[in-house]
Amino acid sequence: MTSATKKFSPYLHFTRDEWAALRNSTPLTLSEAELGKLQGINEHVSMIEVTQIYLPLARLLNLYVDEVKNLYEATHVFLNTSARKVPFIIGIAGSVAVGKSTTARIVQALLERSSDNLRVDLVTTDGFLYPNRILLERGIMERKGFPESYHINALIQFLSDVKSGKPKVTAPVYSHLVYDIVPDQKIEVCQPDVLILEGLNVLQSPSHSSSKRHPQVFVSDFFDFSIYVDAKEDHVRHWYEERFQTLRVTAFRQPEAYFYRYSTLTKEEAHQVALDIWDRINGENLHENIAPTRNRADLILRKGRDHSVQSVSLRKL
Ligand SMILES: Nc1ncnc2c1ncn2[C@@H]1O[C@H](COP(=O)(O)OP(=O)(O)O)[C@@H](O)[C@H]1O
Ligand SMILES: CC(C)(COP(=O)(O)O)[C@@H](O)C(=O)NCCC(=O)O
Repeated sequence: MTSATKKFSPYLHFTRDEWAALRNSTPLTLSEAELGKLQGINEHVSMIEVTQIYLPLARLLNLYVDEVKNLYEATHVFLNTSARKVPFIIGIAGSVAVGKSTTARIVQALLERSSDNLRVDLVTTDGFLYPNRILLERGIMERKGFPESYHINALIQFLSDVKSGKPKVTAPVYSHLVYDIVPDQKIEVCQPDVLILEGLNVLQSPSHSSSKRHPQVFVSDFFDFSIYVDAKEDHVRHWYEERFQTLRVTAFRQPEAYFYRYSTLTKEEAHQVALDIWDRINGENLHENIAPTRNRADLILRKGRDHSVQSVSLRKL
């Protein structure tokens, strides 16, 4: 990045080492039990990564949670009204297979262990995909993850209910195993301190979307903080294939799996199928709808080939 580009960038840029140093000002340590819990999230996540990248991030988020709460209370003092408990909402965006859900679960675990003992709920936007029946009816079964595949008004209603301090709000549930919405199953969100909403398209606005069906309110309007998980497409495509190969010999073998037929593929056949799905669906969605939203995020984590974060950008206030 040239010095002129840096000067006018809306972001502060940190190398990995500069970012890691930001936690030095506040000593943060993890107990053995907490380390165990984090390893349970994803056995491949290294503890060096948690310490150097995610602990500074959790510290930043803790500070923001406190400040937003103070601001909210100040508004109620001004209005002479009583404040309801309203969750701080964090949006996590990025490509399929870039590591959104791993990032979300690490952030959740670290915030929960913070000195404030925060209660942190996690919701993924796949619950707001239309059921396969509707996707089939509309001829968009091959467009899962594209803007038109989501019941966006239901998602906005959900966020609006959460942000208005409703005591109990529910979200629908998607199963990757059956590749469809699970009827009658719901996640309950009961006024947590923090809600993390993770999904491909959470930062989309009309100018970023290929869809012509736009609501007037955007998902990101409800965020107090947003994170975009970024990596070169070559890496993400490779991670997508790696995950597909793992699923081929694990989850896809279950008879109820929608993709049971993939469990009988050879490794080489699976390689071709995964890359074909990537190129036709997830790669196209990344180019058209997801990558263009990157610069709307408050924080961008850039990951290298081995999943380690190489640099971080934080939006200047
Ligand atoms: N920080 C990380 N360290 C090691 N592996 C990771 C990390 N984040 C994600 N992965 C791996 O990359 C793949 C995609 O991650 P996942 O969190 O499921 O992505 P997404 O939710 O964006 O689809 C998974 O196989 C996961 O185990
Ligand atoms: C379910 C998804 C659309 C992700 O949804 P999200 O949680 O980001 O809203 C995606 O993982 C997916 O299944 N895409 C369809 C193509 C594929 O099978 O990879």
